[in-house]
Amino acid sequence: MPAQARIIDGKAAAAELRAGIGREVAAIKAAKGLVPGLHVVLVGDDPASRVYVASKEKLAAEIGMNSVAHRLPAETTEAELLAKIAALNADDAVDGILVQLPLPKHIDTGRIIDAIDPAKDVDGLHPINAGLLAGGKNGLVPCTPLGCMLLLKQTLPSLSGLDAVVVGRSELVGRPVAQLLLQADCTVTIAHSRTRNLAEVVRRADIVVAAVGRPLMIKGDWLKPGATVIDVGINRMPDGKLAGDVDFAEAATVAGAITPVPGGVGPMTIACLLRNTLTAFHARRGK
Ligand SMILES: NC(=O)C1=CN([C@@H]2O[C@H](COP(=O)(O)OP(=O)(O)OC[C@H]3O[C@@H](n4cnc5c(N)ncnc54)[C@H](OP(=O)(O)O)[C@@H]3O)[C@@H](O)[C@H]2O)C=CC1
Ligand SMILES: Nc1nc(=O)c2c([nH]1)NC[C@@H]1CN(c3ccc(C(=O)N[C@@H](CCC(=O)O)C(=O)O)cc3)C=[N+]21
Repeated sequence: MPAQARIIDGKAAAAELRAGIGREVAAIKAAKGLVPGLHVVLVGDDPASRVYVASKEKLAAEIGMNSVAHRLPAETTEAELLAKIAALNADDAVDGILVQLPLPKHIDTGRIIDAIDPAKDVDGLHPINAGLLAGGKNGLVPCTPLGCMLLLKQTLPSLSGLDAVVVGRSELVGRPVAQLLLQADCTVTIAHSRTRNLAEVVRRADIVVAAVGRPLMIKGDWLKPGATVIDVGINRMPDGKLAGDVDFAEAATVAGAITPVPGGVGPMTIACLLRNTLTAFHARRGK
């Protein structure tokens, strides 16, 4: 029998994180009579996005947050969406604003993100927050990268000095997770579609973070034995099941620890969104 990696249980870690946030929300309510508010804006009817938004709404409500989904039609203009964001920026009861991506093609995503009050940007995508992160002075940190780091910290005794390879360089995942690994004193390599000899690069890593969007791309023999593997990829397979960017069956025989898909990074992303909403609440009106 080949060695089996330890499975990193993101579902359990996320439930624990949410329970702690729930206790804090209850304490705030009791002490101040205030309820942190998370507002998610969904434009159009992408079925995957609809599922995520419903899940965010349900989990936020479960821990006692005020959670509001703003569902706008696919024909919403950029000006209308900017007006919606301006209204949420101006509303003191709104602590967190998340605009679900991707947006319809006629809307310029950058202009929308730029319009969100950085203090309410619970996705951590505004240039102010991205810039703070790049400078090592964190504002609001993107949820998925935050979730990856929490899973790594619960898995490894120390990250300092470890070789980390991030596959993917998106603004939402790859870049910010690389910044956080650097802050944790890893030696960080960021690989992408132009990287040569990707398998060899990945084989050097003590920590692999896969954020590509290509099902089962990273094979078992690409991994250093004992490596810790964080699989961010969420890919819908023809049979309807979800698969990560890592070939889990192969990787589990080589890795020391690995996140499953589903049940790994995904649930942590939503828990970290709730955590960021609480962070934004404290910074804005928790004093
Ligand atoms: N679990 C969660 O909570 C979340 C999961 N996801 C999932 O994570 C995955 C990545 O998402 P996201 O970062 O937004 O995706 P993007 O499509 O924005 O970025 C993908 C990155 O992968 C790189 N890439 C593409 N093909 C290859 C290749 N053959 N070899 C090496 N690198 C490659 C691209 O390189 P280049 O820059 O050169 O084009 C790019 O940097 C998706 O499956 C997505 O669904 C996303 C957000 C949250
Ligand atoms: N502005 C913005 N911010 C995001 O953070 C954002 C976004 N837009 N657009 C889409 C991606 C994707 N994303 C996921 C969140 C949770 C799960 C999740 O909970 N997944 C479960 C499975 C869910 C299922 O079964 O379908 C799991 O992995 O166990 C997945 C994916 C956030 N994203």
